[in-house]
Amino acid sequence: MNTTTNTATNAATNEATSTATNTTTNAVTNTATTTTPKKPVTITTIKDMKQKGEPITMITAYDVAMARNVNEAGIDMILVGDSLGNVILGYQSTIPVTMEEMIHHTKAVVRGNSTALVVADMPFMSYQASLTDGLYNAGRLLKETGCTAVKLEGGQEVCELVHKLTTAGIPVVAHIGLTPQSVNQLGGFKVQGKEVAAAQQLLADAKALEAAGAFACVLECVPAALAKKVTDELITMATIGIGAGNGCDGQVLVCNDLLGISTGFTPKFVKQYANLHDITVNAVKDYIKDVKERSFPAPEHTFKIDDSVLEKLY
Ligand SMILES: Nc1nc(=O)c2c([nH]1)NC[C@@H]1CN(c3ccc(C(=O)N[C@@H](CCC(=O)O)C(=O)O)cc3)CN21
Ligand SMILES: CC(C)C(=O)C(=O)O
Ligand SMILES: [Mg+2]
Repeated sequence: MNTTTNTATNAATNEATSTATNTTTNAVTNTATTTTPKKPVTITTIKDMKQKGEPITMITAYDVAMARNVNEAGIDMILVGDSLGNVILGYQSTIPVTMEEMIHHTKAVVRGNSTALVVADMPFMSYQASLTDGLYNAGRLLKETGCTAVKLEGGQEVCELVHKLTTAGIPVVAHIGLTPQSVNQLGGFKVQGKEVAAAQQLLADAKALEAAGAFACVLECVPAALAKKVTDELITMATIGIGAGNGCDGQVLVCNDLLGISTGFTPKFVKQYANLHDITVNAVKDYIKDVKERSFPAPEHTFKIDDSVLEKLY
């Protein structure tokens, strides 16, 4: 059993503190070693990390359990990505994701968070139609969920909004390169910035977003050398790569991809650090077997009643 000391105000209370000894075959115990609790990460922390050249770590999470786990591991930033549409809700793309869905999941993540900086994706069409929409919806994300920053896709075309948000007090993470909300316009999930004009546009977009006030920027699916060039040209805005090589200031991955929770999504940039799919299927198979064999529940999972009470019953 882990003895995490969690001092932050919204620290997760651990529900799983049962001390019952579990002697059933195949039962598992928690062996993960907890890193020393960190200071809460702010946007100043992220800016300092860029200046010091200290790699910034970001991962997605969509619920309280994953938020607690990634905090325990010592992550710097959590992204409540609109990839929740794909990996949690079963949509074919991020396009159908709504503000209500983003708020619902971001609230859960914030409840499980202790020290990471929580960023919520602005879903498709929550900011594209007008500046007013963008300001109103970003405000909703901060006010209703308690997240610290919002992320939105786009380059120069979103800079006016980025400026308005940051001056209104809403920290912004930008997102350029492959922008999944524009998959229909892009004609598929393809590496971006491979031609001279597109590479120049990417660099210009990054500089404009930095000038507009974004404190970080996701670079998705761009050649490593271009991502490195963009990173080196920026002064304050940290680059967070996904499929953008190791020259970025930080990295982000979708938690389900990294943990191997679902099968079938295998772009080149994913490194699978665990196979929770196989672990889950095997665990559930063991459970089914135990129930069929009546070996679960065992005596230690079972409540007792005094014989005297039973006698009176008969
Ligand atoms: N589970 C999951 N992980 C993600 O990283 C992710 C989502 N979902 N949903 C939203 C977007 C969509 N993303 C995607 C989806 C597909 C590719 C893809 O097929 N990439 C090809 C590029 C091929 C090429 O142009 O050379 C690859 O092989 O990596 C990349 C990013 C990233 N995001
Ligand atoms: C892949 C990351 C950067 C993202 O935008 C998401 O998870 O929605
Ligand atoms: Mg996203």
